[in-house]
Order: sequence, then C-alpha cells, then structure tokens
Amino acid sequence: LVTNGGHQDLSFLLSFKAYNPNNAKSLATWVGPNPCSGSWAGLRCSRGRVAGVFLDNAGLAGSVAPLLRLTQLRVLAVRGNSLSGPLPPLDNSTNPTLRHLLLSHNDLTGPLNLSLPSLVTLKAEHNGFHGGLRAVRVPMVRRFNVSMNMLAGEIPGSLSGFPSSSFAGNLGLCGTPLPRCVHAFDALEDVAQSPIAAADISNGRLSKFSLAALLATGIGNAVLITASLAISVAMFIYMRRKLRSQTKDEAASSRAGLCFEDEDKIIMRNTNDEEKPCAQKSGALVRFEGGEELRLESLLKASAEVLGKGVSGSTYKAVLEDGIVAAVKRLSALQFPAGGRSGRAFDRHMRLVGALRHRHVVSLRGYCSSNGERLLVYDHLPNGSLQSLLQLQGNGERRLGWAAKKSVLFGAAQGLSYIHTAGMAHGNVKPSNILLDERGAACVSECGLMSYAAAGIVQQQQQQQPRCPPELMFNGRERGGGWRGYAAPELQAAPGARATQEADVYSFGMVLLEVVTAGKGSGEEEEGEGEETMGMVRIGVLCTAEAPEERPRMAQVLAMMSEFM
Ligand SMILES: Nc1ncnc2c1ncn2[C@@H]1O[C@H](COP(=O)(O)OP(=O)(O)OP(=O)(O)O)[C@@H](O)[C@H]1O
Repeated sequence: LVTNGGHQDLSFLLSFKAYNPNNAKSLATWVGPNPCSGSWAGLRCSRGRVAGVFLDNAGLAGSVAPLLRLTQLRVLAVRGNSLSGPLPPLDNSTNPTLRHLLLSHNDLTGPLNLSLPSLVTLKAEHNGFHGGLRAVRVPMVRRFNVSMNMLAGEIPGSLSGFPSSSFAGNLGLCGTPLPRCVHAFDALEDVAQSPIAAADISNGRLSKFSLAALLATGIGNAVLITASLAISVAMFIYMRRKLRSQTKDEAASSRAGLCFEDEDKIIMRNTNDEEKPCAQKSGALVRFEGGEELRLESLLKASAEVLGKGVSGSTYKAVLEDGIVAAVKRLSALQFPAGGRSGRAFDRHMRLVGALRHRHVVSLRGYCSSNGERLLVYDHLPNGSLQSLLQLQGNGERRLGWAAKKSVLFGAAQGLSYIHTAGMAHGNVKPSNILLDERGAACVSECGLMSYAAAGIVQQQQQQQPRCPPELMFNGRERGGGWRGYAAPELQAAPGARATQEADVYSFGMVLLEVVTAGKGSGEEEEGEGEETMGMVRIGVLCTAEAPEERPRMAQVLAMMSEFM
C-alpha cells in the first residue's frame, strides 16, 4: 500500500538495510518507494504488504528488530547470518500475523519473550539467547528448536513434548525432555534473566555482579556450587563457540533446493536430484484443467510454509517463482504406501478427482507420484478452514453468526452433493477439510483420498479427534451413547473399509450438528434463529442415523437445507 506518506513497510525495511551499508549485496535491490513492486529481493508480498522476508545465508548483520515491526509479516527467515542484539518482546498486538520465525545460526542475544498464539515455527538454535523459557508462550507451535543457546531453567510443560534435541546444548535447561531440574539451575535462570549477568556469562566470566546476583537468589551459601557452575559455564562457552563456528560454516554451505524435506519442511537444503520427490521422471507431474502452468521444477523450488499436518500427510502453502500460490499435500508414506495399491489405480483415481470442478469443491490442479512419493497440488484457499473458525468461536475470539453458519454448511453440502453426483465418495468429511475461499465460500477439499489410505487410518483418525464437545451432550450423555468423531459407525467397526456416500452423509451430519450448536447458550441469537436451528438439528439427526440405509441422500439433504437459506 503506497499512501501519501509512502509504503507502510518502507521505513522498517530501510532501517534494517541501514545496518548493512557496506555489505548490502543481498539488499542491493532494496531501492525505490515500493517494496512490493516485485524487484526487492527476498520479500514476498500479499495484498500490497510485506508478508515474508526470506534472507537466509545472506551475509547480513545488525538487529532484526526493524523487520519484526512489519505488521503483516507471516514468515521471517533470516538463518545463517550474523544478526545480533536482542529480539523485542513479540505478542499478538505487535505481530498478529507472524507464523514462522526462523532465526537459527545468528548472534542474537537477550531473553526470549514471545507470546504468539498462532506461531507455528520457532527456530532459534545456535544463537546467544539467555534467560528461561517461561516467557515463551506459543501454544500452536509445531516446530521448535532453541538448542545451542545460553538458556537456563525449567522447560515449561507446554514445550515438553518436543524432543531433547530441541533444547540440547544450553547453559542449564532442565526438566522433560531433558533430565530433571536441580535447585541450582533454577537460581541460574534467575541470574541469567539479568542482561548484565548474561553479558558476563557470554563474555566467559562470572563477574562480581553475577556472583552477587547468585548470592541474592539464595544459593550464595553454596560456594562450591558457584565455583563448579563457573567452571561449567567457561567450558560450555568454549565448546559452544567451537561448535558454532563449525556449524555456521556448514549452514552457510547448505543453500537452496527442495522445500519438502522431512523434519525441517521449510528449510532449504542442499539436495541433489536423487533426493527430490517426484524428480525421477521429468514428466511425473500430471496436470489438470487450470494447472497447465504448473512446472515440476518450479514446484520443487517453491518456498513453502507448513499449513498443517494430518493423518494423511502434511500440507504446505507453496509460492512458486512465477507467483502462483498452491497448496501441496505430501501424502504420508505410511498411510499411502507406494506398494500398497497399484500406481495405475492411484493414477486412475487421481484423474477422476482432477476432473471435478465445482465452486464448492477445492480443485486438484495436478499431482505427481514417483519413487514412493506422492504430492497433490490444490488451489490454495486463503481463509482457513471451518475447523479454525470453530476454534476461534470456541476461544471467544470470533463469533460465527447464524447466517455465516448456514452459508458454510450449505456450501459444503453443495460441494458434497456434486461429488456424489459424479459417482464418488469423499471419505473424510470433517471441519478441517471444509475450506473457505477468498469470498468466504465453503469448499470441500481432499475428495477421495481416504480410499487409498492404508487400513487403520480411520482408527488413527478417531484417536486424533476431539472428545464430544459439551454442545453435543444430550441430557448429560453423549449423542448415540458415545462420541465417534466424524466417521460413520460402520467405518469404525471395519477399519480399512471403503468410504461410501452414506458414510459421507453421516460425517456431514456430525459437522452440521457441531456447527449449528457451536456457541449456543451465549444468549446472542439472531432473529428466526431458534426455529431454523431446530430444523437444522433435525436434518443433522437424520444424517447421523445409525443404519446407513436410513440416512438421506446428499441431494435430499440439500433440498431440506434450502428451506432455511
Ligand atoms: N487447499 C488448501 N488451501 C489452504 N489450506 C489448506 C488446503 N488444504 C489443506 N489446508 C489446511 O492445511 C491444514 C492441514 O491439512 P491436512 O489436510 O494436511 O490435514 P487435516 O485436514 O488436519 O487431516 P487429514 O490428513 O485427515 O486430511 C489444515 O488446516 C487445512 O485446513
């Protein structure tokens, strides 16, 4: 957005550039009034605002703080530079859109003070961060690494599910998944929170000040402990510096390439063609209507952001060189074993799915299947899923009004009815597979995938699904005697059984009941809502009949629903 005062992001980018006046090769293109003109290297824009900064291994120095003032920033990837100084405290008011923070292999210092409910990735390994992890509140984080820093103190329970490698090589982190904490380390965390003490520690000495602080924290009587800590700290710093200089060289030498690597899905890694999925055959990408522009090479080079991981695999938002944005699903090799079903049958099935075109069905634009690797390329829908809407409603962050509920359900019903009319079954109807397009219209995604999943996936899905939400409890009991997630009872009884249209109707009914009853009891009813709610609940109950043959067809469901539209 270029306003009278200039582009809103310009001044922050120029402040960052100013740290690198002599060594700004990588920022040489940062000239002119509009960072979103397309000529500024390392930036990705969305709706005229800077949404991504990709400057890994770019030889940059200075503070990262100005970049964190970009208010629409979603991804900050500045790994393998020489950035220094502290991170400012980050929270939802300063960085509401930030999802991926990739700061590894720099010289950043100071405490980690992050309260970002939507952050998905935090990579901060190989820096000089100090203090504890108490102020790291990132409930949605899926990738997390703070190893090789100066951190100390107990690992909070919210982070204890990550492996020990995420915390290794710090000054004194303790607690699950690392060994149990002992008292001295707690005191050390308090000391390390002090910037002066931490500076002393990182300079390789425990000064009088930090010793005084140690004394003040209640372990001063343990002279022995202090002395041994001082020795440990000195050894730690020596080893760490040695390791950092080695790994920095390694990091600098690994550049570009594939985005779909195993653990670090959005890390660019040194790759050769052998390692690239689908790279074996140049013609391995099958393209469907609307996907003619897709090129395998640009797909593999695309910068990718993790959208989420489900039972069937992981989904990425991929921004291709030419600006095409796609959602790429990498099927789990476990659930979709290459040898499990014949490649030809998979191809046949994908071609059927690729031919589906409807305004309430997410289009499959292409796929590639080679060497045991399967990537599916869909349109990327920018407005999240019904699941995220329900979560926001549940957290009280957003109210899903009655009109919006009806519109989402009606859109999904139309999409599903179309799929059934085409003679297929969806197989995995649930809120995370109902996405919202740019206009907010509901679109059904991932049609037919479950037909190819390995036996047992339905069971696994059930384990991952939530317990019965209170809204679905009838007289204190769960509906039908037990919560079954979204999958029809006949599928649960026979794991590996083929998806059917009747089972889709059941799942849709469960989604419908969940949406209709979401937020009920808040007292904020719209006019006519009560009566319509009852009508919709009746439809939901019909759909979720125990016996598949008693359930209505999707076309009938649609006809019943249209009375309320
Ligand atoms: N085409 C798309 N556009 C935008 N977001 C998408 C797209 N496809 C999937 N997503 C989002 O990506 C995330 C992960 O989706 P994914 O389908 O991999 O897992 P899931 O739906 O949770 O489980 P499952 O593997 O059972 O389908 C979800 O939040 C989903 O809403």
